[in-house]
Amino acid sequence: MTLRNRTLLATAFHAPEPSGMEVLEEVLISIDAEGRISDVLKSDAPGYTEKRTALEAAGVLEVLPAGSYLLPGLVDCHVHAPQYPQLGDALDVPLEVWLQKYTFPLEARYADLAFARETYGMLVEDLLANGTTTALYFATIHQDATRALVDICLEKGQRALVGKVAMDHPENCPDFYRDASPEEAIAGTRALIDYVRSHPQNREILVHPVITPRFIPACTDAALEGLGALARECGCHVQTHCSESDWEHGYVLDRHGMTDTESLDRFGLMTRRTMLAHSNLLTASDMDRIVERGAGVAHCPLSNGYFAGAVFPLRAALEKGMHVGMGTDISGGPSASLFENARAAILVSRMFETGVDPDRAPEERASGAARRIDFRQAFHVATAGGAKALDLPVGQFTKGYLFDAIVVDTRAEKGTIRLFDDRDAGETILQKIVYGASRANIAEVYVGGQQVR
Ligand SMILES: O=c1[nH]c(=O)c2nc[nH]c2[nH]1
Repeated sequence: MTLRNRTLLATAFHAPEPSGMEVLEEVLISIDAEGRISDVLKSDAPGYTEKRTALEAAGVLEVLPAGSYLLPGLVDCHVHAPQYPQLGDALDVPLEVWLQKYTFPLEARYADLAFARETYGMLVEDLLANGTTTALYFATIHQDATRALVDICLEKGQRALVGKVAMDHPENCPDFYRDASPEEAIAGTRALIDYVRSHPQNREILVHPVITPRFIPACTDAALEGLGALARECGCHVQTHCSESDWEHGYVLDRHGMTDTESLDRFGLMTRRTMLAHSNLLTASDMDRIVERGAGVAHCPLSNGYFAGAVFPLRAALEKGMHVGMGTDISGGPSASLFENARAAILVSRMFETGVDPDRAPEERASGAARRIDFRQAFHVATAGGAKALDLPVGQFTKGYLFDAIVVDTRAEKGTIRLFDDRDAGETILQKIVYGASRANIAEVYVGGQQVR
């Protein structure tokens, strides 16, 4: 089913700005032949009734059923695709142990292309089923398996940004899973960029290549320098981990004598198209630098609970005008659902504000600052915020944007939302969706106006 060259009548929600949530009651959204939104006509706009009647008469109006609502597709700004087999496992050790003991051995298995195809196929299907229409993926160091992930996203119709992981540091990466040299890390990245950009099935540019230094500890300075030069040359997206835990943050301070943000910047890796995962331990000047460069942060609240030992100051970041998206961080985070991460983002922000230690008096326990966000900001970050951070025209129902959307069926029998007609309307419905939606509620998924589920 396609919505290209058609108009949809729906009650929709979107949040183009952190404080700008909108309910679009019975809105008419027209989609052009390329999958872009060509018109958004609100029900109180002049000409609305005439247009609706004419479209109905011409038989080109698609109408969402009662109890179903239209939301922008979710944008996952941080996914480790190869870690899907370990989702919900192995979270009882700190990051540095988790990487060496569980994660690098698992990622090394993607030398096996058949294994890669099977797990990547399952992951992309599951993310689409959870409403994720755009995903920013770390793959592995392997060329063939990473290409397979690109092919699978194109086949299944998911908007994706895919990076071959660069990791060449002999002290911090095991012999069995490492780029053999900085030259190999850079050449492999360049080869993946060429593959994505010349892919015959990628004419609509559904998939973008990403320069992906895993994180500073895993990369030599030569690799970071070469990847920075490549970013300048090709204008691609960049993704990496930034100031994510005390161990990682301390390691970079020791090795480079500066923070991750400062170090990435001097290598040319802090661009308008850079996505920094986690970023929990930023200084005030790191935050200013990220905003100045126009880079983005992928907030991963579930994963941070296991590895960070600190809470990303989301509200402060949004108030500074930083671009922030939401990330599941599969499998540092144990859920493939961005709705679950949105709920975690709200919860941790509340705990950050109030403090958590019951042995302290409330006034000693509290952080003393406004830290909380609510469902509106969480919804923004999981949709338009992530899209803006990635510099992609998706995440909102605005003329000129690509129509990436999900239909949430609040009446799904096996779903986890219950609405009551005599009390639930407008914003309350969105609040119940953010707090309650699960895979069973996601009835349809569209990318570029094409139904992909
Ligand atoms: O959550 C994380 N997952 C990873 O795979 C990783 N690698 C470096 N740092 C990381 N953090």
